[in-house]
Amino acid sequence: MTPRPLDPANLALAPKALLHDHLDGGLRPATVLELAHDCGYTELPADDQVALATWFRDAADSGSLERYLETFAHTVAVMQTASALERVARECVEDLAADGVVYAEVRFAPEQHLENGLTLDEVVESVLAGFAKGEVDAAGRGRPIVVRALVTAMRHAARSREIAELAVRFRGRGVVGFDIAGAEAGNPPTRHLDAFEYMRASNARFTIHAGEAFGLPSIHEALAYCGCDRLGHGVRVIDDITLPPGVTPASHSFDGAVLGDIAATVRDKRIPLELCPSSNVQTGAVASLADHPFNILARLRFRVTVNTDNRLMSDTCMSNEFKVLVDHFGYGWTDLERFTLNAMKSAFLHFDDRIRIIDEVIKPGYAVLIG
Ligand SMILES: O=c1[nH]cnc2c1ncn2[C@@H]1O[C@H](CO)[C@@H](O)[C@H]1O
Ligand SMILES: [Zn+2]
Repeated sequence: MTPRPLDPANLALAPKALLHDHLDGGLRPATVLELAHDCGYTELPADDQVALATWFRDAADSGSLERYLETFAHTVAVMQTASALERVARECVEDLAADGVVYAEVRFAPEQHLENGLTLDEVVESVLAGFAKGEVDAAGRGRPIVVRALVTAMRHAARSREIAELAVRFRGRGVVGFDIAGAEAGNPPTRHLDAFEYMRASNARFTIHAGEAFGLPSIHEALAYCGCDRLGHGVRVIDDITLPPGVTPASHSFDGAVLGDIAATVRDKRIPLELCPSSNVQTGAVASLADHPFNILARLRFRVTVNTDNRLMSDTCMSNEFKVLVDHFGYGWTDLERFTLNAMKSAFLHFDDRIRIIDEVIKPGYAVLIG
């Protein structure tokens, strides 16, 4: 029994579950160019695929969430029609499936796609139609995938209650939850308490971008006041952990670490952390991949999950995020399987659907790789 090598081909084969991926952060560069041409958008910063891909990555590599978010103006600009939204959604599913993702929750903010007169409902319907087509195509290619939507409200705006209602209205038709995103500083989660209370009262699930550009207070509000089911990033929870002397972010044991009340609550309640290593470096949430607290949190048995956030801006994919973690922290297949099971257990799908994917797809897939 020998494990398969941890090379890019096998990493792409490994079944992966993705909880945090933005639709408007994952377009193919060629599609951005074609859609811009079709809709007459002339502000793109480059006019060929390679230069455009490089521009997105470099511009997003800003060290600031606010500047990172400015790059979305170009993708959102070309996603203003039903056909553009459907195409982007279909291609997203194809790209994830080709990378071995077997379950994904992909999020987008409907309020950002109304410039040409679409309604909020039409935006969601278009994206769901694209996901459904993508699922059929992927299955036809022998790469079955289940994709569900999370509907996001922008945290600087004032439509979150309306967007939460939209999420609930589409429950059972492909939307499994709600989120808030955008610039974190100055827009704390409690600004949107009304939306979160509505979600809870509707027995509906939500995650909150918190603890990315802003630290512990944001995580505390998301958990204690808003009652989120998961934390989008949540990476700054590390600020509430006192590490034992002599360890590095790549150490194998953090025995003796002392958790403050917020970190302890996150761990005790098994709150899933949607960690996005490459994105966190680009926005300055962490200094470098080697310094990423992923390994500390994983070894301290937080419920860590691996995510892409924005595949276009980070020039990444799930197998690349796995590779980055393998390279820096020496993980093997059983670690990658554990992170995948963490994600699948934390999905907003119903329990029986989660168990089916775990038993029929994830466990058998890793059994082959582990050897
Ligand atoms: O890492 C992130 N943190 C906060 N907001 C983000 C991040 N990535 C994307 N968005 C924001 O979410 C919107 C809907 O998908 C995007 O347009 C972008 O503004
Ligand atoms: Zn995000």
